[in-house]
Amino acid sequence: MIELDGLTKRFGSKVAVDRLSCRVSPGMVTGFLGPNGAGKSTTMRMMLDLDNPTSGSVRIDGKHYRDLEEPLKYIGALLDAKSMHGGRSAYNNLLCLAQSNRIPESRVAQVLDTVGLSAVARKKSKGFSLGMGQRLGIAAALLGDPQVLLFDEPVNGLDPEGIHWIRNLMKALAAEGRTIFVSSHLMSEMALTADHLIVIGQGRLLADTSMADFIHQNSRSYVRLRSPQQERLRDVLHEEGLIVVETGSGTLEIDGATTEALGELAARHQIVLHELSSQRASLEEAFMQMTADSVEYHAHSELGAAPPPVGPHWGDEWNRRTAAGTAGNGMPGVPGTSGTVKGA
Ligand SMILES: Nc1ncnc2c1ncn2[C@@H]1O[C@H](COP(=O)(O)OP(=O)(O)OP(=O)(O)O)[C@@H](O)[C@H]1O
Repeated sequence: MIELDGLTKRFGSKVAVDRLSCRVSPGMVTGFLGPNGAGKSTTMRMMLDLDNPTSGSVRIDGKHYRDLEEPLKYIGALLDAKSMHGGRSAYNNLLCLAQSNRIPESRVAQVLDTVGLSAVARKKSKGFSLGMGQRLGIAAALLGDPQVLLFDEPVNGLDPEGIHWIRNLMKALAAEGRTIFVSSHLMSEMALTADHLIVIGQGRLLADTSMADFIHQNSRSYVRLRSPQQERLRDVLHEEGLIVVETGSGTLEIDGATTEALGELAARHQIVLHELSSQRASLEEAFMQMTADSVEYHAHSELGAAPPPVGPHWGDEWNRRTAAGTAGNGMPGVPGTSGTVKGA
């Protein structure tokens, strides 16, 4: 269990982490999500006593890091996979760590086996690929057989096989009852790995919620209709008591009806349809909506610009609930971003 209580870090006038309070529970993977510069790495560094909090505290199983007698046996971390000594073999890198933490040498071969590096154990780590380097970093984190593990953006730059492996490893470690805390700036990645989500933006807590609740609240499904007789179609839909959202790009979006029912309704009224499709808003879009006000660096050129909003109202339910303070667990309000909903 990790407990953050009012955790704050300032670098001069910059508030990197702002009164963050939350718990990271054992037996599950908790995703730590936020856009670039949100304060994820700084938070993790404070968890490991690599940065001093300006105020507030972090406790690992009730203790401050500096009070843990043999910290590697409580908490392991993959922060920067390149922190290994390149001139040493994988085995010797881990052996040095083991010896300085009173961990038996037999554990070195075990963790190398767990991460699939036994065959290259005697090779110098400077020749390792990015994926092998990540595996070695994870072996180091596992060395003390800790109950708490932190992974900072572990899948960055990995190939699909490596990503798949890390996801499964984190899930397996959580299934053993360990506390797994993994940062990412990709919602789609977290949706595949995490059981629980902590979202931050500009150092502040935006959401603390189970993944299932986040998906339930944000993966809105709806039907998209396009017709050359749009006015007439809208009138018919209204007569049926359906809520219609006009997107501005000549399409209508309808919640709470199936493609079959809408197709038959249009046919009964002899309305021509050019599109009748079932849609689901992506979690990535919901995450971008939630953190839109706290993104530090916005692209301004056309090439690098953020994609246009896909609809006027995805994420509104999230923002409405957060503004009302009812979503998740102890979430502060997030400014609402409402779109125009015509004809609703
Ligand atoms: N040593 C430092 N000195 C000054 N500012 C810092 C320092 N470390 C971090 N910051 C600033 O604090 C903020 C949070 O940075 P941090 O690296 O924790 O964010 P992050 O969420 O991990 O970002 P990313 O996803 O890009 O790694 C950023 O604005 C960053 O520029």
